[in-house]
Amino acid sequence: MQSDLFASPTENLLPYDGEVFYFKSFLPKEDANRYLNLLKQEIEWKQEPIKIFGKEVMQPRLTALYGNPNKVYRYSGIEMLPLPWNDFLMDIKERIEGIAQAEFTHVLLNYYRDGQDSMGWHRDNELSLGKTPTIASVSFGAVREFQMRYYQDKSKKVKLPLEDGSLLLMSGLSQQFWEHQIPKTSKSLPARINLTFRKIIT
Ligand SMILES: O=C(O)CCC(=O)C(=O)O
Ligand SMILES: [Fe+2]
Repeated sequence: MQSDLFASPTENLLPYDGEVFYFKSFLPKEDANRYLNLLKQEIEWKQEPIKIFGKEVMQPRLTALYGNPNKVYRYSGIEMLPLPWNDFLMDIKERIEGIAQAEFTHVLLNYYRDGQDSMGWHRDNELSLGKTPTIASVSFGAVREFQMRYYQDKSKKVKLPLEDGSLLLMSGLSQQFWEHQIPKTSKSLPARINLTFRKIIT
């Protein structure tokens, strides 16, 4: 992992079975603010239903998918066809590909309108991402706690706040062995937007 160019040199946050690196100040504040406004205004946000144990429920957040055309992405029982890349998403993607030393085909966007919006425990282990996907997660706006727990012993946890303009890189075995979530909070918080860049290989 190349980290010498960045303000916060990074160490693996996972004790075993996977890699997670955190770059607290990945984007300068002005850039992060500019992107947050563009994301709020230019993205086609939707609230989509998902299937949980065969039952359709609304996701507690807004979502969107952008990426290379003509590839359906299956995610939590729903199929999404990506919208085409726009200029600023392409911009962010290229900034991340440099540091991640990886290439991405899609970005999944999540809009947490306030502290009540959330994402439950899951792994990003769809077959279409391969066995050891590199997933790059950039955060904008409100700071929310990101929690990870070991799949086979859910008492083993790693937590960290994801800050405005930060980058979290998950790679190696992390999606096989660790789940993650963004829990609800009763704190009154403004909006947070998170982008996870992925590479669909099949
Ligand atoms: O909002 C976040 O930080 C997490 C998003 C996430 O886990 C996902 O999109 O799969
Ligand atoms: Fe995820």
